[in-house]
Amino acid sequence: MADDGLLLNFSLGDGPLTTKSAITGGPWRARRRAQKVAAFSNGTLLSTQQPNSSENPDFGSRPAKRIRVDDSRPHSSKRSSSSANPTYEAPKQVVSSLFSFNPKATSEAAKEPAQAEDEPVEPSNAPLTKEQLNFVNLDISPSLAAHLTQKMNISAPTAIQKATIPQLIKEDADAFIQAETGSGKTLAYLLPIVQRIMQLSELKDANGKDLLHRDSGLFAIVLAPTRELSKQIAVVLDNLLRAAHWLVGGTVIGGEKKKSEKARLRKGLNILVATPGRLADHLEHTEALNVSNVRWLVLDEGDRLVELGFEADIKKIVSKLDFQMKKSSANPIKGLPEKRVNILCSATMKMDVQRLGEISLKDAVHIHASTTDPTENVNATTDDTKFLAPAQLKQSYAIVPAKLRLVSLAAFLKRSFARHGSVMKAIVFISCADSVDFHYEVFTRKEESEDTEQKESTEKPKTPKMSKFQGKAERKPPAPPTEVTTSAISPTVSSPTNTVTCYRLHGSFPQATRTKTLQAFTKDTSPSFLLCTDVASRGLDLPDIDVVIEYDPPFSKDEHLHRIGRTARAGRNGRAMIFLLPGPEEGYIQVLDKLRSEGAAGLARHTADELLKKGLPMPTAPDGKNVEDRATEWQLGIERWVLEHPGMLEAARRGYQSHIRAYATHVAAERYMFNIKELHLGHLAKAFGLRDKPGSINVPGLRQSAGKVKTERVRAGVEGGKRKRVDGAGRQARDKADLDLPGAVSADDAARRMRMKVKKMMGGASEFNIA
Ligand SMILES: Nc1ncnc2c1ncn2[C@@H]1O[C@H](COP(=O)(O)OP(=O)(O)OP(=O)(O)O)[C@@H](O)[C@H]1O
Repeated sequence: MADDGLLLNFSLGDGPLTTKSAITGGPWRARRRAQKVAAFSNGTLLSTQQPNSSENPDFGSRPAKRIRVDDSRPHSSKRSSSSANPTYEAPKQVVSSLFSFNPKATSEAAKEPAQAEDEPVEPSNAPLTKEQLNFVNLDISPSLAAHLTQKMNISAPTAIQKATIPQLIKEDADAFIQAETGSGKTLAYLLPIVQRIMQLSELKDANGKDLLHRDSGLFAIVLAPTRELSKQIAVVLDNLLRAAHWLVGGTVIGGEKKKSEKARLRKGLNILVATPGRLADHLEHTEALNVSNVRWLVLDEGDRLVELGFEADIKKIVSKLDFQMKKSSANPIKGLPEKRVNILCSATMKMDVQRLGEISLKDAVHIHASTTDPTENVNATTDDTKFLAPAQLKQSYAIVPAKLRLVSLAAFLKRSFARHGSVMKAIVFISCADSVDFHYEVFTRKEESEDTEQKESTEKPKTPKMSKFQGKAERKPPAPPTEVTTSAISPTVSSPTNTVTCYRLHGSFPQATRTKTLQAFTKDTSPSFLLCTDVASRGLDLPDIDVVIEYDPPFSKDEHLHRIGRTARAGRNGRAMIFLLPGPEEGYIQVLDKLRSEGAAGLARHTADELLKKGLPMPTAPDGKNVEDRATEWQLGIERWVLEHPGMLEAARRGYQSHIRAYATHVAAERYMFNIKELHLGHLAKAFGLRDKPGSINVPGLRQSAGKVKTERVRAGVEGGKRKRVDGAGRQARDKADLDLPGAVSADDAARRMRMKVKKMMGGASEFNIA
């Protein structure tokens, strides 16, 4: 319990607080310690030297507590100088020009002229036309096909559905399904399973009665790594099962009392969507869960299942299913496959996935969008089918010097949302939770000149459209400190004719907040953008995202493909833009180039100059100023605002530190492009509105200073020549930053804690019901 402000009314007298006693016995260390205790209590030590933790375990060994900032809007907080906050030393301020000493792009690729963005390109993940093929051609029953068209607005299959559905309907071989993001993998495996279970329903018993009911048995299990994904799959399944009302699907994914899950299992389910941890738990403790009839086991997002440490749970589940099936094999249900069909889905075919394949698949066929021979054996295949971006996705990169990053992002967003309807939804990926929080505050801050701006406008300002979500700052009084605000109108990005809402999402929020935020962003029909960490990069089917902005480059190229895969789904158009620093990061242009599909449009190039010219002028600047003046004016506004609000100053410093720490966790193979030694920390500080010298930025508590990042890197063996297992450790550190875990002692310890935390937060407790 916080005891701030609690006054105890004891009279202490005028003497010292401790009585001086002769310290005689014990070893010299103990005596020295006791002397220091006495001196410290009397205040003498404080004025001379701070006790050193290595010398004195009683003082300084406990790290300073991370100071929690009030989550209410910082611009509503009382204005005061940062020196009013005793936590901070007066910063050594550096007010450098935005446009001086910026490094220039060096690589030839970055100097090439920008290519046209709007060449028409054939989508690679689009449904075929009805004339080419329909679901009936793929052996889907006319009634199910009609349901798809009439109720789900899906009339023709995608390429991966075309390759998968006939295989899973006709054959009982295991399968490995590999296809790019947004290509319809969920329906590719659900449709044949539902179709085959529906066929069982045609069976009648001796009295001519339907043989199949909800309690006839559990026939299929789909495992997904997170609750969000499980719920998403369950929604698609429910929609499909409306065509067969006698079949029942359900979920066991945690987040509710086990008792209610048990009750649901007791009532009977025919298809179950589950997270591995929760299912393993029920298999052990819930008698009502009978898995002897399970004939389809799907592992969706295979690489993520392994990354999140579910391998052991999956092993347990597979052996339990094998055991139960053998036990009941004497009396199988007619029409069911004799053996269980295992299906593994993944966009990549990394070692992780192969290991999962070894646990779950036997002689599986490898199905991918270009499969012409569905009998191709996954164990024998040499085809290294690549994980590529959808062809129709228009990709670009912007080479932006560190100092200009923040103002360039603001300009790009402003430009993107300039006209109502040009862009309706965007996602901005940021490397860590603290940085998301800082940028959220920047983009939702009320700009000083907003009033003038509105008065000057000749157009009638549009009344801000409020979403139903609770977080709109203008609508409600400031939220109490415990209530996290995750959405607000963005005055920075809005224009008098187009009101834009900013959302934020990361793993440090309580699950209920994450759920509400994602739901609100999904349902918001007005222009909006989401600032988030990679928590939103996998599998989530957020409808109609127009633009994905990778403000911080991804930690691995696979993550990049998952991030940009949130747009350009199922044949729709989409754009993706990544910010890169001049210098080694330009090497990423080649990576982007290699990840483009055949036939994709060229990579478009932007520069900071161009982004600023197009995104500015800020309507606030008086005429006669050039773009540099306007950018500088905006940047100085941010810097002043940061300085004047202690809460903001802390948010900026925290964001900056966490950003650097996260930067050190790029996968080892890509670290030659994202080398922390090449970062200009002073320039980077400006992108966080900071005027402090990098060395003096040190938020007490959890987050570390830049210097410590280096130490951590050395410890992790990242420094030249001494590369150890940094991939995993790095990723764990980053996830740790995202999940806001306390500082880890060792990589192993971090890994263990991260797995526990991730399971708790994602596998067990999260629920993004975006239906
Ligand atoms: N045949 C189809 N016609 C039109 N839309 C489709 C079709 N199949 C799937 N979709 C839609 O495409 C979107 C993406 O589908 P899905 O989420 O299954 O993709 P995915 O391949 O699993 O993507 P990711 O790898 O990112 O998880 C969904 O909105 C889904 O409704």
